[in-house]
Amino acid sequence: MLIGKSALFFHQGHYHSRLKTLVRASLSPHRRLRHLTPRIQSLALSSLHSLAASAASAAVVSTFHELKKYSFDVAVLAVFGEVVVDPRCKRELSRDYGIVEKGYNSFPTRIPGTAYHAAVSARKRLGEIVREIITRERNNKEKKGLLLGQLLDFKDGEGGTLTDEEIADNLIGVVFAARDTTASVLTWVLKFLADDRKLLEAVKAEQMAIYEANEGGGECLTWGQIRNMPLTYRVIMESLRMASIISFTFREAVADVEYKGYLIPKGWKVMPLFRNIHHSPEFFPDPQKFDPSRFEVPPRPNTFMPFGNGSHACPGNELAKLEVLIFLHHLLTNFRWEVVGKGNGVQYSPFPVPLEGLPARFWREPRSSTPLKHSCNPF
Ligand code: HEM
Repeated sequence: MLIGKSALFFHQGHYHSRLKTLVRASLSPHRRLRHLTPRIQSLALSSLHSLAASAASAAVVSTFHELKKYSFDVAVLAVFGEVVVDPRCKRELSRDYGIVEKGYNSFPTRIPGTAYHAAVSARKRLGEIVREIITRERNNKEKKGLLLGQLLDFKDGEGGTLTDEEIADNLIGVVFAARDTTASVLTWVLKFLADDRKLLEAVKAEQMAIYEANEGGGECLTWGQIRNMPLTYRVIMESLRMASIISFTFREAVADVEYKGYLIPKGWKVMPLFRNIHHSPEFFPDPQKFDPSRFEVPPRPNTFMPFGNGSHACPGNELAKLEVLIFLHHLLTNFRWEVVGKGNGVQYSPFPVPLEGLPARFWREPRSSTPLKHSCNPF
């Protein structure tokens, strides 16, 4: 009801694989994402500017709440493209996503005044906004390779196309899958870095070397630089393991399976618990310790699955890592943050995030007197 019954998550077989091919193609790193990096950098910078602006008046913000705005903007950019969603439309989409999200884990009753009832109405409005965009873009020849364009242009072997409802459910679903997940991981990265000053300094040194090579931030990050941040990348991997934000998934045995002497009969539901695998001392010694160096060697196959595995594995994993790397570069080279309070405890909303979304203050590094660029074009 709240995502849309035609969204690919809920399907298998032919329909799922057709859609998955389109979603994957629209998010492929070399063909698509590298062209989005200048815009993602601009979004990271403007998000940091607004965060730091609030710190100027000593405001404490919920890190998760603020980062959700960034991950939402990036998702809208990757799915719809830049020109398609004007600022007013984006504000409406963001507001309605927020309401859907609140009702997503609430008791499903249609009684007016409940979170679920509000979420159903917000989902209806989201559908109307997205269908308007679809109608407008159908005849636009400049659709490029973004997901919206891919879905609109889709034709199967017999010339069949996707209905507006199928397109809308998938667009809405992909943005939904992208927003809180990425913001949650980024929030954990900031927490783990704040907890370990030595590591923070080492990651900062890696980013400062790139910053200096780019003439003190005068040049924008290049694709090659983003793909070569080994320590920062390992910190992200270790944060994904520690937080295991998608801690499990659902599957169904499609045939009788025998596993370690147990029979899982066909049709039984199976819940692989990613977090238990990620926290098993057999695969990750001293699993409660935050130690990015464990990723200096690749983990054993099927022991590290923050983005799932198999036919339903996450098609957005490269985008998620890219936007986190870009954000961290600009944060570490031009800004500082300070966690307010102990920063301990976990809250499920429904993904695990540090308690109260990690209250923190952000401010601009005093040494950076030059105005920061708001736009980037490294090509
Ligand atoms: C750090 C951020 C992210 C994490 C940890 C994450 C994790 C996951 C996981 C574990 C699954 C598989 C669920 C299952 O097997 O049942 C999944 C599926 C999915 N994710 Fe992500 N994801 C992230 C970001 C994104 C982004 C940025 C996008 C899109 C732009 C995205 C789009 C999707 C979609 C469409 C699926 C469904 C795939 C299918 O059913 O075939 N995700 N994600």
